[in-house]
Amino acid sequence: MTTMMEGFLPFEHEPYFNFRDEATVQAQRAAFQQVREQYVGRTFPLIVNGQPAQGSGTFEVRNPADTREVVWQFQNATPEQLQQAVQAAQRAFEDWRFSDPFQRASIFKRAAELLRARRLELNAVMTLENGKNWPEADGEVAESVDHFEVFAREALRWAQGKPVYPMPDEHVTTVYEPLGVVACISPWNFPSAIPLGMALGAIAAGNTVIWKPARETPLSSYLMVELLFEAGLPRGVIQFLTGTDDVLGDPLVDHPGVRMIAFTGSKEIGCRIYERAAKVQPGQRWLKRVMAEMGGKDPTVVCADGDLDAAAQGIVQAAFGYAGQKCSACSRVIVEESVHDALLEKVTALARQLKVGLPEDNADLGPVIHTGSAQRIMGFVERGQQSARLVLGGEVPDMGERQGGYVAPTIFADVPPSDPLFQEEIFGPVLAFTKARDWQHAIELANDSEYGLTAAFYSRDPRKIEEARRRIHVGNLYINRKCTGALSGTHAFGGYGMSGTNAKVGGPDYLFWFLQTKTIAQRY
Ligand SMILES: NC(=O)c1ccc[n+]([C@@H]2O[C@H](COP(=O)([O-])OP(=O)(O)OC[C@H]3O[C@@H](n4cnc5c(N)ncnc54)[C@H](O)[C@@H]3O)[C@@H](O)[C@H]2O)c1
Ligand SMILES: N[C@@H](CCC=O)C(=O)O
Repeated sequence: MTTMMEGFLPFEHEPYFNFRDEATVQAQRAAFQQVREQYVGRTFPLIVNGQPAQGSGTFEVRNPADTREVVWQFQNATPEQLQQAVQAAQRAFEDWRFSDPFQRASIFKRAAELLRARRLELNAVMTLENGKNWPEADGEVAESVDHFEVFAREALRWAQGKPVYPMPDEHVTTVYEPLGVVACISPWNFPSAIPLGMALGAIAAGNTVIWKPARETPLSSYLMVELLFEAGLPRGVIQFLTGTDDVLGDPLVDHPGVRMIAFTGSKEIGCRIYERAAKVQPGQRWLKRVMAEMGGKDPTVVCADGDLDAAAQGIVQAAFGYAGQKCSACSRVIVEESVHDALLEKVTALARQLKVGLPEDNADLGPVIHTGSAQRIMGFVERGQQSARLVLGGEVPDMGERQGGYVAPTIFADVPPSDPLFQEEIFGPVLAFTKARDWQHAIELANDSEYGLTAAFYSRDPRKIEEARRRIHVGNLYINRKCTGALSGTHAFGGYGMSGTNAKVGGPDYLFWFLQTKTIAQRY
């Protein structure tokens, strides 16, 4: 096994494209044209039992940059198709559970190669269905390549088992076995890397998957599934289902044939799944396992001795990248009083330079996913003006005839810790500044949240950094850098508190979520 592992080393994160290079810009533009010719207007199938299938009608996927444009259509799966998919996944499990981990790893390696060759195409698909600009889409597609590489290695590593303390008259081994059918339910904001991470975790461990993407962004998922099949994954290992939440929400979670639910999305739905999955359904022969990775209200703490320029850059990137629609986005800045005004000025100056526009033209800030989301965000902005000071934005930019949920980058100052701007996940380009008396108070304020996903801490003082490392209650703490942009294999991702079950995707323990442990004691 060690020899096999060596064949996979060394690992390097997939480099990003340089969109300042004119040839790369032309290549990305050509990829948009190719995607428009190849995919726009098409209707895509479900994949059940390895076969493409029609549902009971289709739904439209619209370009959030201008919702008048229907980009592609997908199927509404029926309740019968959900049954067929679970049964097909159960049948496929009987073979896949015993598949050679080296075969699994080789498929993932091959998929990484295939994806490398199509990165610009996948970037363009993502931009058209979820509104990421070029570097944001590219970052996610590169993360998907990393996932293939990382999970190839993890499949082999976990297959080795773990040593136990020996005893003289028995040979004892600890081995890890897969669970069964895993339902992977994902959000729209990371439509390739998030479902892929959950699905590869399941498949690497020998499980089979019901892959249920968000309705807003199915093509980024569908292309990943097809790519895995092209790389040699047996087609029964993934059932791809799209449709409505009344068919694929509670009924999928409740299904007695589903052994585990791997969910990433909102706190509301995550809590609902956690609760429902606890009920043992008739015919169910296990306690369901639930992975639920949920929202965030992520702080950046800036101490008086911190590098204010670096902090300002990190804050602006983390708060306004992809219009703040990341669970990891910086939505609170907690800053020592003595440098508050200086930092606010720097952040505001940088944010003011951001251009709102079309993601396809690589604008700094595109639309939020729905016009309804923009209205919800503007509700926070309007209410926020009664309790805090609006420093920047707070309006809907004029986008001419375009219909989309555009919100200007918005900054509030003097936000009280009890305020919804400080406590609630807004999931848009809205940033709250709050003053702290001193750096210890700043850490206290950072922890004043039900969430605990990411945080950034800026200081040059080793004593303060040590205290922040100990006391800031989050799953991903970043010192002197922004709080977004976890890299697979390096920054295992997942939060504390109401941010979820702390699954740590891309980390060394992630596969354990998808495994059960068998102890075998043998006497001779
Ligand atoms: N912690 C993380 O790693 C992480 C990563 C990305 C996004 N998020 C969070 O996701 C949220 C945004 O995504 P969203 O709006 O797509 O979330 P959402 O919870 O509305 O939807 C997520 C998925 O759940 C499905 N769903 C809806 N009702 C369901 C039900 N009753 N049972 C089972 N599944 C159901 C949806 O169709 C979708 O596929 C934010 O809160 C964000 O913070 C968290
Ligand atoms: N993993 C991503 C966030 C995913 C959530 O939306 C990051 O680290 O920024």
